Amino acid sequence: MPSPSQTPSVPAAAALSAAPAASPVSSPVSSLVSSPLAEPVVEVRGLWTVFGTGAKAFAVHQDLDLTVQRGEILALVGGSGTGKTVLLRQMLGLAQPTRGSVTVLGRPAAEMGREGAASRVGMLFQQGALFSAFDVLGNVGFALQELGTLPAALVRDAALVKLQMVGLQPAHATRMPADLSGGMVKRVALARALVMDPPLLLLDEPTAGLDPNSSDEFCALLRALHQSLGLTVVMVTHDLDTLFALSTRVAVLADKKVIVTGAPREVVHFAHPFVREFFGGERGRRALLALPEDAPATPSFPQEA
Ligand SMILES: Nc1ncnc2c1ncn2[C@@H]1O[C@H](COP(=O)(O)OP(=O)(O)OP(=O)(O)O)[C@@H](O)[C@H]1O
Repeated sequence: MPSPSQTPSVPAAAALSAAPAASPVSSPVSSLVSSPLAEPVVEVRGLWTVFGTGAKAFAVHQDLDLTVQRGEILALVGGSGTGKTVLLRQMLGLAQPTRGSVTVLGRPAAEMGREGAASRVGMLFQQGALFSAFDVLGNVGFALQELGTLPAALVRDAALVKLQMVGLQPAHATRMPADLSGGMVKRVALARALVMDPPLLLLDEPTAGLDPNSSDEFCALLRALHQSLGLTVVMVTHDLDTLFALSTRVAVLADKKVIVTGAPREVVHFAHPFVREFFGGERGRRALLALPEDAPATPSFPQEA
């Protein structure tokens, strides 16, 4: 039984059939889009995602638009079941849009194939999702190993470089996932996501399950890698400290679409019940106070049809 937030205002199948046959390429929501330097890495246009069939069909996304520009750290926030993880999976090419398009670096994400995906998009899954039967090095080098074109020694060296990049020692290489702390699992999973040097990194709840110190350390690592590797990052998070520590822009998912995007300190003032609830508590106010004064402050709202 879907929760109220998943229940479409009209039956999903009927709504979908009433949608324009060719998804219109409406103006992206991004506030950076007018800049001549802006370069879209992810473009989501007229996205519909419908699960189930017949009377049980329900829409998670209805005509959703989103643009992520090169170099951004975009935080995707929304209530439970609003389709944030599904959207990340669509950017990774693991899930297909029902209608509309999700393109990454100009190509439909669903057509990237496994190797193409790994070299274009790295994904840090919520619980790390390490292969329990492989040691740390086996996990980090997995995508390179799968290519089947590189000598084992080269795969090993590349994996060791990535381990060092995330602050782990060569001595950790032979440990099994079950013997790692939560913070180390995240670091290994991050090294694995970056092993093919993808320009786009997707993070699903990157600091979930970490204690405050480990969470701060992991945020600092992500910030440093974002800068040194020139990454574009899309991050789903419920954690306000992580959101304010990392994001350069926030996109809010509600009512089955992106209702607002903009700088964190501006989006918090957007008039919508979810935004009020999410940012309005004591933690939200505290995290906001910790924001540097020069944090960007230009919100952008979806354009009227
Ligand atoms: N393969 C699938 N088949 C059917 N329903 C699915 C499938 N994948 C996701 N859903 C449904 O789509 C909705 C959105 O799921 P999703 O995991 O993206 O939500 P979310 O916004 O990430 O939620 P949370 O914040 O709780 O993690 C949920 O109702 C989920 O049950």
